[in-house]
Amino acid sequence: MTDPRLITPVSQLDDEALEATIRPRRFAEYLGQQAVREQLEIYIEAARRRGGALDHVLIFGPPGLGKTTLSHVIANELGVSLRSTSGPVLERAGDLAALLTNLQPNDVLFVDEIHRLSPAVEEVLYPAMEDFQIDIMIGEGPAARSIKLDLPPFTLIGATTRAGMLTAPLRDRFGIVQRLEFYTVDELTAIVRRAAKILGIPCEIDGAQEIARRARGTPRIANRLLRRVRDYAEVRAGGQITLAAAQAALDMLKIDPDGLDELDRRLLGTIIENFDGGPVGVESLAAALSEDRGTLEDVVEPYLIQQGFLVRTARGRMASARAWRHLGLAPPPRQPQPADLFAGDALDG
Ligand SMILES: Nc1ncnc2c1ncn2[C@@H]1O[C@H](COP(=O)(O)OP(=O)(O)OP(=O)(O)O)[C@@H](O)[C@H]1O
Ligand SMILES: [Mg+2]
Repeated sequence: MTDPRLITPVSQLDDEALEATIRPRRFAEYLGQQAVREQLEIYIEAARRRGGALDHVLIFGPPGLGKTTLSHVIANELGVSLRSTSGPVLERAGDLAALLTNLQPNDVLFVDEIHRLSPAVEEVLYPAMEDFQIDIMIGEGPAARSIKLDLPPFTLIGATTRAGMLTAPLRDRFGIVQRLEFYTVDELTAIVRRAAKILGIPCEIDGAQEIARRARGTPRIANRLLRRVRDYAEVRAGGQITLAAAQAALDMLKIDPDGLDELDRRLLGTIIENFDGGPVGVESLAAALSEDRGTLEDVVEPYLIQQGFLVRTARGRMASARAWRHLGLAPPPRQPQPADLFAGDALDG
């Protein structure tokens, strides 16, 4: 997925270069996600004591919240190697078989975008996950025969932005399912300060907080904004990221105090102006915005929903009273109730 917006949570080229230096490697550096961390620390410790493989783990949540990072942390804490692949890359069953047969006991196989596995590859995965065995076909035509291969015990870690798109048999084979949540401002402040320290960027607490407030609850965005604010501070503010420098830089980038950018505002404005505040179906909304439906659902909407700007009802999307006020408009008298918030939600929200 490519997305030119500055505050997209989707990974961009210049993120990747830096992620290598600032990506947390151990739980001690993995900030926030307290509940997820606590549970996993127990499961990991138990697996270590038993000397066995950790149960298979499914991690889901919007882009940029730390799924890939968490997978590496788990492998590091287990003291095992991690092999990495992804749903779209594994085209043939043989590709997966080659990876599986090369694992060392208790290793982690990380499958990103696991909702995009082909059915043929998924078939191979079921017995591999359940019994640590695979059936592979040798030869072709009438001479073809299938042989069973034993695999070392291993941990599959699957990551997805769309848990709702996993097939039921696949989902059922994960013993541990963790959902990552958007980060709080305090957590993101700590993440920004840590990254600033590693990158040698002088950053005051107030400045870090301002970046955190406008980072859509997402560490990847926080780290990206930190770099853009640093550029601004170097040229305009003597190199120090102060509150004033952060505010000025982020205003210049058209990211408002709630962390919304032009697409967010356009989306809310379209629901209000073209559809009387909603409800409007996602297809109509995508068409009105000339945006891809998947991008709206995966990338734009989750934060707007979490922040209460957007309400997803069984009949479509509605702008909340907060959205009207955000755009400087008076909300109409009847507004969706918070109870509507989760109506019609799939597992992945
Ligand atoms: N808990 C955390 N503490 C500190 N930094 C974090 C944390 N989670 C993520 N990050 C930072 O955010 C960046 C993005 O995280 P990551 O690549 O793991 O997200 P992701 O959920 O895998 O995204 P995608 O859905 O695009 O694959 C990381 O490089 C890391 O620097
Ligand atoms: Mg990832």
